[in-house]
Amino acid sequence: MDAHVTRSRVGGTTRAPPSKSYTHRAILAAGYADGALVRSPLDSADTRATMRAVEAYGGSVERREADGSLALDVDGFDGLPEVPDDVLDCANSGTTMRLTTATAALADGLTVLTGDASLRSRPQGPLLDAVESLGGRAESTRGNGQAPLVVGGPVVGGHVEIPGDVSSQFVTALLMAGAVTEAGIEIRLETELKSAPYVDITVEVLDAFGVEATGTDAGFEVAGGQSYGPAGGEYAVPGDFSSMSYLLAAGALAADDDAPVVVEGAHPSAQGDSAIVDVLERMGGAIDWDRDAGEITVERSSLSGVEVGVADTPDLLPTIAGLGAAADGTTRITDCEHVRYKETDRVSAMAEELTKMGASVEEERDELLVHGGETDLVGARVDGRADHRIVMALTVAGLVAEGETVVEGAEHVDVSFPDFFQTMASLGASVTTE
Ligand SMILES: O=C(O)C1=C[C@@H](OP(=O)(O)O)[C@@H](O)[C@H](O)C1
Ligand SMILES: C=C(OP(=O)(O)O)C(=O)O
Repeated sequence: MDAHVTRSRVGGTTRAPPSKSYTHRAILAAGYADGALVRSPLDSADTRATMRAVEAYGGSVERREADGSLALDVDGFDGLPEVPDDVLDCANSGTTMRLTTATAALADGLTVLTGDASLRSRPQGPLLDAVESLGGRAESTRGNGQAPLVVGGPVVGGHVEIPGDVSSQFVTALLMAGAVTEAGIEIRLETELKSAPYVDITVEVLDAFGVEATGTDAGFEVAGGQSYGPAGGEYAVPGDFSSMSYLLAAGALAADDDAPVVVEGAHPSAQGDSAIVDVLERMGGAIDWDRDAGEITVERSSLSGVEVGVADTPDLLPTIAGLGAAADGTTRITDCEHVRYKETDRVSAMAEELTKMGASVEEERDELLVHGGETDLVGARVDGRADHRIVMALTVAGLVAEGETVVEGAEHVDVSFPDFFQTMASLGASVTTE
């Protein structure tokens, strides 16, 4: 499916979708418990993969309505996952694969985990090594550290050493599973932790489910023998700042003079991607975040290039690169090597696709420079690389390009923001899909 975007003015009030990261964790935590009600979950292709995983391990997930909103009534497997009766397809979801690979290490048998072509090209090796060091079995069928995976246990816990600069999801996976092992898991990081705020999200969700995990001088640890159980038997998911970033960028670039963009559901949490507010402010954006109300208001303004490190906010790279292409001056995005291990290599994807739109970019291994303002962006046919974040960032860039921009692979927004195009159209964007 293609998205057709032309220069637009946007404005009005909308609501951020629920957080994908929090939703994954809440569903799996409920699975590790004897159950829980997950309120306002994100219902997307990625989170449905985690729902399937919890069911494959012996739980159940029923959709229901609670106070007018979707809720998931999860029956858990109480820390004792069954061996799935079929291959576990994690589709496009790296979070599902990493987190439930550790779940498989708790089961008394073997689980086969696979995913789509993109997910089968992403790194799993350090987590496989960690499971094996705990006494479990964890193999890549092709011997290349990538899925399909064969993983088995049960492990009782122990000490593991793991790199921190490939995926923080390896740490999240081990902490969540370690809580229900006999001995717990102690993690020593061999390299600096990238995407660190995502482990903060994990610790926050575990705390809400009555499980304690802590940072140490060397990494993280979680005691064993803990029981998951949320206060009141339920957990409410906050709004997603990674998804919000596209709406805020659209407002900063293209808000109508008479109608700013207002995004609701923006309550503070452990999400590192709330840094998009600071980035827009530093670029000269007119943005106000009422934290108490959970509302962010953004007006159109002239933006200037900025230097920003994305070590902790990898998912913001596409948004920031698109903003930089429309801003005056150079935007320098640093610490971005790990952003190459996502659904696609997002550093090269944004460099190449923005170049098609007339941007001037320079790509290094660990940084991306976008020289904006030299010429206006021009509409072009661009490849969304089957990556939801590339699709959404290029769509936003198309709002200020001369002529029509056609973004290929628009259907992939279903991974994290299924209503993205409807939301953009409701704000007045000239965008259609076919
Ligand atoms: O734990 C999570 O929910 C996520 C962690 C990040 O991945 P890495 O830790 O692999 O950088 C991020 O890119 C992804 O969108 C979601
Ligand atoms: C990389 C992402 O998610 P995952 O790692 O779960 O595929 C993402 O949402 O940008």
